[in-house]
Amino acid sequence: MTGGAGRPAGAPEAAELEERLLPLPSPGSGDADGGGGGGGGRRRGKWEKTYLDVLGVCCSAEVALVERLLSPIDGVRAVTVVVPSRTVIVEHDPAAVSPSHIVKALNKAGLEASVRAYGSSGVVAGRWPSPYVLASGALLLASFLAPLLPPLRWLALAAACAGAPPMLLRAFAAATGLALDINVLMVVAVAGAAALGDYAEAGAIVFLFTAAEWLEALACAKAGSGMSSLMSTIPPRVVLAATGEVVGLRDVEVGAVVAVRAGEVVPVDGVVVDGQSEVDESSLTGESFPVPKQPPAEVWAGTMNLDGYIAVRTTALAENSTVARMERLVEAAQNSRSKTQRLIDSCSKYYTPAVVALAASVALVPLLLGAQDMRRWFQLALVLLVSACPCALVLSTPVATFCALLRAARMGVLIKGGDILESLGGIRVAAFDKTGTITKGEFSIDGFHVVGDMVEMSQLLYWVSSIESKSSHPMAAALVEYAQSKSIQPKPENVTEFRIYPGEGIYGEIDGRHVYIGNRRIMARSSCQKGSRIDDGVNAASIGYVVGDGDLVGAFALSDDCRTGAAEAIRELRSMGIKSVMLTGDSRSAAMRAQEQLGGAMEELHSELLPADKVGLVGDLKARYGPALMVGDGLNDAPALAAADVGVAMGLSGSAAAMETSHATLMSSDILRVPAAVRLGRRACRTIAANVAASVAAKAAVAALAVAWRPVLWAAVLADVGTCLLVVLHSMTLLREPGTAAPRGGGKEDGACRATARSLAMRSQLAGAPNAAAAGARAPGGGTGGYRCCQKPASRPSEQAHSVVIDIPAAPSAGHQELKIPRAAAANGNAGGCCGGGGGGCGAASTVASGARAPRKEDSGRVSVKTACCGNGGGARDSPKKAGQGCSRDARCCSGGT
Ligand SMILES: Nc1ncnc2c1ncn2[C@@H]1O[C@H](COP(=O)(O)OP(=O)(O)OP(=O)(O)O)[C@@H](O)[C@H]1O
Ligand SMILES: [Zn+2]
Repeated sequence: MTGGAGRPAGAPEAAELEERLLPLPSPGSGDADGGGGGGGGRRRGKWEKTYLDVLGVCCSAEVALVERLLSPIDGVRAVTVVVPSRTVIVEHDPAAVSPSHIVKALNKAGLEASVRAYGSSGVVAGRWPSPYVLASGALLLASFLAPLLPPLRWLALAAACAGAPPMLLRAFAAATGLALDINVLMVVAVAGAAALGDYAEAGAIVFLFTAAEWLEALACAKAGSGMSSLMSTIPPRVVLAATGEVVGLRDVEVGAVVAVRAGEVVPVDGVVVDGQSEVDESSLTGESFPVPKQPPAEVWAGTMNLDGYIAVRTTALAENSTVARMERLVEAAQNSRSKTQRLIDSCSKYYTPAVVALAASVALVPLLLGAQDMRRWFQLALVLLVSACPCALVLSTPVATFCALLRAARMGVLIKGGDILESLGGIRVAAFDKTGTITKGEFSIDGFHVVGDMVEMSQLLYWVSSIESKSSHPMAAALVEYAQSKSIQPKPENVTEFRIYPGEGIYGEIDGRHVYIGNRRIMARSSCQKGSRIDDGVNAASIGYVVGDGDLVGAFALSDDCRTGAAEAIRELRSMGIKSVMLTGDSRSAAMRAQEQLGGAMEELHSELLPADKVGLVGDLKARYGPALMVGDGLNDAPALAAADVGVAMGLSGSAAAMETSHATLMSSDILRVPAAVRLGRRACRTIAANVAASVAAKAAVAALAVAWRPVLWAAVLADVGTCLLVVLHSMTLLREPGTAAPRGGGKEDGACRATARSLAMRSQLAGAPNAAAAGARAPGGGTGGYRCCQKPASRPSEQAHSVVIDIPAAPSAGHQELKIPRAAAANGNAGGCCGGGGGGCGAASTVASGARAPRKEDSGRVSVKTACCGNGGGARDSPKKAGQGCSRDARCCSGGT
């Protein structure tokens, strides 16, 4: 549906488009701050993008026309036509050609173009039909009185003439370029009908065609309005906090502090440095609850400051803000063509000429043979001609894709194109990274110990915190905070050398000492041979080691909790027949612990993986089950994300690289969007299939009617424009939430509980300090207490009297570990897992303890746990006695099953 200027009609692919679109600014005719003039001294050179609403773009036939009209103009570099939203994006040199010049060029061909105003929301189709449609309709209606007053039949011809001008203009423009588009076909049909004396038919064709076009434009406008609403709300000017000076958005440098008052849209990505407020982030995350913000919370351009003053220090240029990147990706996605679409487009290229040739022979061959009933043959030829437009078929895919992508973006899932959407619909297995995806990535320190007597605790903490300050791993933040809570200040400036070993840990040189921090693998790397055992009174999951100058000098234990909704997301996937698998770089025991919190929902666990192992396993999953989805958060997941059929990157604050390289991005940390996206993908595939079937059936029906009874021209036109309209309207049902899937057997309360839990989780996550949940910050009854619903009880496991043995191995384990969970343990987890999170109340702690030691390797094959925690009423339901232990209460809350 798109093409670059001077390119053959075959469109550029998504990647190329993206690249073309990337270095460019926001929508709206070029400049918000400079009026589109000269372009002197602009950072981005002379090229600018102008967005045009072009009502005359009906189907892909007009794409070529638009390109032919614009590409010869001097100063136009690229033309992109987004058919579903009737948008034309022109990249041009404003000094050489102005937007109004471009509009004129399009309007000469009757395409009804206008420049989209900065801040408007896409195609503005008139609420009322154009005068042409009205006049044509009125005249046609009057002509129906012809049986009473025969001269009135001429009014039908007048109706055809009255409605024809826009159609004629476009047909002329197309014909001069030797293109056969719908306008040309309709004009020939109208002329033919008039020549045969079928004035009523001629009038009906014109009226039906123009009226349907108007209706379609209305529908498209509704669909398209969501797309540009993302970016266009960002104000073109901002106020500098220090001076009160008003400057253009694009002149705001990184590090500048801008003032955002209540009711204003945050103009830039940045960090709150002053004030506090609640911010509505629904435009980005799809979560429609206000998020409290105070220093040093992150805020994003395009979100709405609801009720207070905040000063924001910019962390990215306006054109690199998350929302700008997101917009470019959405735009590129809409232009990328899916496999189905490419197939349809290439078929339709032959369809039109073939049918026109057939129509010509139906008219000419009988004429040459001197057939009797020539009128009937001519009528048949005209019916064929009208049917030669594959309009509905061509629209069947892109409009559905467009609506589905839009729906996804609104719920906070950025999907990069129709192909990805179709792949999502076919997913059979989902692989999840653990840290930061299944879990929150907010570690708390359960124990920190000096090993041996070579260093003191304060020195160990100083080493660890200073080196970890340079790492962005979630564990690093927790360790730094822990040291600070013990009054040790990290001094990253003393770290002279720093290295990251993916999947292992980090290395740093500090005060002349060589220090390695990480898991068991890092010990091998540091050639530390020492093995010992440490008893610890905690329910630890991840164990870390510190090696200084070749000696093991410290060990620590950290734990991390599952995200709200993680268990439910996995159960939802299972209910759709999709298997879930955990792929983690973390230890076996950490994987086990997460599995227990999930109530044994994962079918397979793979731990201690290096990034390359994850890639291999994704390939393996694909081979075993079929199309695979991979959900991950960080940079080290990027190869696995790329290897999956659909790679989903987590999180708004996730790395820009992950967002740009993944196939889809979750803009919020709500993991329930994963099954929602898969469901949307499936719905989109069904919608497309239905659209294709309907448009093919309509053509077949008309042909059958013509052959079996008689050629009815208006019926053919109605079938053509009617199915076009039908396809558009049907596709638009994708914009709605499907029958808002009620929680299984649960009813409203569960849904409400879940929603509150999720929103509270999000709040604390987005609002609080980056590592609010880490050491010490977990005030009972505070932020975390609020969403206890599917989470662990507020009391720390360390307060319980279960003992865990930390194994300090003599040698690192080779290769990755596939956990074979004993069924007993899995079942045990069901009783307590999700709601208890290892809390003693549900009797899961003992499982954790054994898990942490080293799960017994039993004969069970790959784990496939049938009953899920608070899910299908597993443990909680069939043991009412547990209610007294505070387990099933929580369980009922998040289940829906009890
Ligand atoms: N900065 C660090 N400090 C301490 N240990 C680290 C650090 N970075 C990595 N490690 C160790 O290496 C292991 C693997 O890290 P990696 O980033 O591959 O996976 P992960 O983030 O723990 O888990 P997942 O793969 O589920 O995201 C961690 O579990 C941790 O033990
Ligand atoms: Zn058409």
